[in-house]
Amino acid sequence: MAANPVQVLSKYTELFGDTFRFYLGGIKEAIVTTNPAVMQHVLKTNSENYQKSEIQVKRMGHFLGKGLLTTHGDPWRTQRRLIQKGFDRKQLEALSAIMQDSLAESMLDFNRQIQLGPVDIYPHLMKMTFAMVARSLFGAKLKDEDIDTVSHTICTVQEFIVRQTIQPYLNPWFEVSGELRRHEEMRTHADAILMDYIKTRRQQAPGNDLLQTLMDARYSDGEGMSDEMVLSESMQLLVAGHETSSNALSWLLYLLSSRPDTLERVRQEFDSVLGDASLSFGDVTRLEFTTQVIYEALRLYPPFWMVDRMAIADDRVGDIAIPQGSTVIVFVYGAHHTPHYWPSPESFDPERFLKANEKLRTPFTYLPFGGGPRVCIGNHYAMLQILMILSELLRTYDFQLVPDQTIEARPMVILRPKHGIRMTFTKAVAREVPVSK
Ligand code: HEM
Repeated sequence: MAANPVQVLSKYTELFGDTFRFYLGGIKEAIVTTNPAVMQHVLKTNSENYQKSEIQVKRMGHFLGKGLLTTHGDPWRTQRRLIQKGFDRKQLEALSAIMQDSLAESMLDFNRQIQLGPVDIYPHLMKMTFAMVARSLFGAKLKDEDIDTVSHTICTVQEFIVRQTIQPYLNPWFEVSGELRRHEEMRTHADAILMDYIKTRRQQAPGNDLLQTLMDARYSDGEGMSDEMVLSESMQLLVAGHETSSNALSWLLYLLSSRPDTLERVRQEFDSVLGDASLSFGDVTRLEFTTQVIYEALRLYPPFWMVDRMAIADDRVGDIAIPQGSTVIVFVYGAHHTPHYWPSPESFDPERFLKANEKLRTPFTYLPFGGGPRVCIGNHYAMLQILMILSELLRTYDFQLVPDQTIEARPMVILRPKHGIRMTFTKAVAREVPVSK
C-alpha cells in the first residue's frame, strides 16, 4: 500500500466494488469511493459536513499558516471569494503577458540544457511552471535567485511534510534531531524574501499580478488583507500550483511522443489558431482539439490521484454510512479508469472529450481539478499555462522518448513519474505557418 496505493486501491475496487472500507493502520476507518453519487455528495451536496485531511490542515498549516489550502468554513469562504478574482477572465488576460515573458526566459535555460543531451523532462518542466506561477504572483521583477530559493524551500518542506505524515512515529525524532527546526528555518528564510517584495509593493505603483489582487481585495468591513495574510496566501498558491501543471505536461509529452498523428493534429491546430504569434488567454477556447488531448492526459494521469475528506458528523449516502471522524478517499484515478464510464479506459482517446459527448457524461466521473466548492481555483490558469508551454515547445522542438527506459507512475501526493521521463529534443523541422493570428 505504501509503495503503490493506486495499484492496491484499483485492485480493491475491482474486488469489492465502487465503495469499500478499510482501516488505516488497523484503527482509523477510511471509505474509498469511485461512485459518482458518493463523490458528489461528499465534495458538493453535503460538503459542509467534510473537512480537508490532517495532512493539509495540521501539517501544512504548521508550515504555511492559514490560507485557502488549510482553512474551513467561513474563513475559507471569505478568502476564496477574494482570491477568486485573481483567476477571472480579465485577470488571466492580463497575466498572459507576464506568463509569456517568464516562458521566454525559461526556454533559454531549457535550450541550454537540451544541447547537452537527453533530459529528464520532469524537473525542467517543474522549473518552468514554478517560475511562471511565481512571476504571475510577484511580477516580472522577481529575481531568479529568489525563485530558486523559494522553489527549493517548498519542495524540501513538502517532502518533509509527506515524511511526517507517512512515518508519524518519527515525529518525536524530527523534533529532537533538529530536523523540524531546520525546515522551519528554511521556511522563515523564504518568508523573509517574499515579505520584502510585499512591503516594497506597498510603496510602489500597482502591478498587473496576483499580488496586486491580494493587496487590493477588501473584506466586507472595507479592510484589506494584512501583509502576513498576503504572504500566507501567496505561499499556498505557490505550493498548490508548483508541481501540478508540470506533472500534467510531463505525462502529456510522454503520451504525445508515441502518437505522431495526434501530435501532428495538435501542431496544425496551434499553427492555424496562433500563426507565428504567442498564445494568450483569448486563444484558449479556439484550441478545441488540443484541449481534448490535455483532458485525456489528465484523465489517464490525474496529478491528484485522490482527494480526501474527514466527516465532521455521521452521514449517509444511499445505503452507505459515513461515521463521524472517518476519512473518505475520493479515488480520482480509479474513477477515471472505470470501464463503466470510460470504455476501454486504458486507451488514449481525446474524442471522449468532444463537446457533443459532454452532456452524455455522468457528473462526477471526471475530477482532475476536484469538484464542488473547493474545486481547484487555478484550473483555468493551469490550462492556460499548459497550452502556452506546449505551444512553445512544439514550435521550437521535435522530441523523442529515450528508448529502453521504464516509465512508471509513483503516487505520492502527486502522481509523479517514478524514474523520470527522459527525452531528446532537436530543432523542429521548419513549418509553413500563417504570419499572425
Ligand atoms: C494541472 C494542474 C492542476 C491540477 C490537476 C490541480 C488539481 C487540484 C485539485 C484536485 C484540487 C482540489 C483538492 C481538494 O479538493 O482537496 C485543487 C485545489 C487547489 N488548487 Fe489546483 N490544480 C492544478 C493547478 C493549480 C494551479 C496552477 C494553482 C495556482 C496557481 C492551483 C491552486 C489551487 C488551490 C489554491 C486549491 C485549493 C482551493 C480551495 O480549497 O479553495 N492549482 N487543485
